[in-house]
Amino acid sequence: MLTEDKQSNSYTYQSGFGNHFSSEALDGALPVGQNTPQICPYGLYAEQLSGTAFTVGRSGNQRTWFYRIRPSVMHLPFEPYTKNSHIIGTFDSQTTDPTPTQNRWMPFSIPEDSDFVDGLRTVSGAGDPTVKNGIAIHVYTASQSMDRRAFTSSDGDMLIVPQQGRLDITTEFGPIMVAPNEIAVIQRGMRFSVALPDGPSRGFVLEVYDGHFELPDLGPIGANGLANPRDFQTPTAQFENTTDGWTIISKSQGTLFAAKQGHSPFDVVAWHGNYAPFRYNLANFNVINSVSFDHIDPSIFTVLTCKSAHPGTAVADFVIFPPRFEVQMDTFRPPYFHRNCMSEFVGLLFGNYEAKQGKFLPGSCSIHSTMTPHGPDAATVQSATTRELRPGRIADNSQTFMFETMFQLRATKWAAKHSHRDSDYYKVWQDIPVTFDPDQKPRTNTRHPGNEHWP
Ligand SMILES: O=C(O)Cc1cc(O)ccc1O
Ligand SMILES: [Fe+2]
Repeated sequence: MLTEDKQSNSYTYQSGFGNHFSSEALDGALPVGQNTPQICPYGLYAEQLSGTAFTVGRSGNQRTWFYRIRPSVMHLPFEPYTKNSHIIGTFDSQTTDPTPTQNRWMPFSIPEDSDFVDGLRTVSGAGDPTVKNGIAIHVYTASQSMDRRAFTSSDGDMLIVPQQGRLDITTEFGPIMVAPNEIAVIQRGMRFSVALPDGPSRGFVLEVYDGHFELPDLGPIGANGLANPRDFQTPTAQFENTTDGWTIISKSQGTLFAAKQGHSPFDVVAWHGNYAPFRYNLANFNVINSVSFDHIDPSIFTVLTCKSAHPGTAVADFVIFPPRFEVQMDTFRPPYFHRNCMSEFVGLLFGNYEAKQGKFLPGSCSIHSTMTPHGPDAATVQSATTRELRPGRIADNSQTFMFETMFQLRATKWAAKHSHRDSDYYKVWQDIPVTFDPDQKPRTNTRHPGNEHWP
């Protein structure tokens, strides 16, 4: 008989992306050679968590077997949870204010009395989780640890990007710690509880209603580079055997529900499988870029992608703009002006973003929805067109991220009406000078000195 036991978390991880992991907090807790013996070791219960349909082909099939003290089904019925009305699931004219204008926000303030669940606010998204089509983008603003409360989303996988404060996340698979410049992915249906050792914390969450995050293909880059699989870390089993009162808060079909139960949901003594949460340190990203000329599309900075059914077109890409050398000659080096058939949600974690010189502070975010024109602000254009180009560092002590999606992003009504929305954002482009001069002599191509006949 196991005794009542609540441990404090100790953090150990298994390395690799998408592996078939196995982990035991007690020796021999995993059944040998089968998943569902008549009686499991230590009198545990076997419970499967399926992240893909049973019938998905072997290469894409994801599931985990838990060996737990009580099956998850031992809870009272779910009731509506009304303490947070700012989580949006379906993005329609009732819930959002669509606009083709550029949108950005100063950092959202952090209330004093909220934990991760009550401080979650949906900023943007598209689609509907009931038909598994779309994404949601949330900001969490929390100052309290979750107290015997666990959260789970039946609507999608959550990629968590801390911007301020470390998160100590207890999951059914074991504890995961993430700080700014690290990310965690917690997939559909997994239960987790967030403690805040640093106090007030803020960050962004990308929730995908279909598919799972995977590493992008590397093509001609070869077998190595970008985010390397060995740098992803999945927790190891750690359990609590308690009979205290817990609340499970479930986001299901875009709506919050709460259910009480008389035990900790983190009572998994052992598990094995390939449907498991993970963390990744963005400092491990191996940056690949042009070493000759021109600004390369930011897809070279893709950390993780969630593919759609259209080859090469993502439900969502998680992209970063990491510290690196910039060496491209005769090149307008900042992000170029453009209009994109994909939508872009950009957030600054710390430092400065290379496309904006003013007012885009750590914690700020922007939405440039499908085909919305955007690019470097006037001050950035001025310096990029006049500076002498030498090899140098860029984005040192900075980290910017982008959620890029095939969906047309729209701001929620909460975000659109928020006092931190920068209604003057459009002004950052109004002073871009017109330098057109039809009488100007075409410049010699400095990349091909002596070859003036070259284009
Ligand atoms: O618009 C943005 O800020 C993101 C971005 C960066 C870049 O280097 C090229 C294209 C792009 O959309
Ligand atoms: Fe862009």
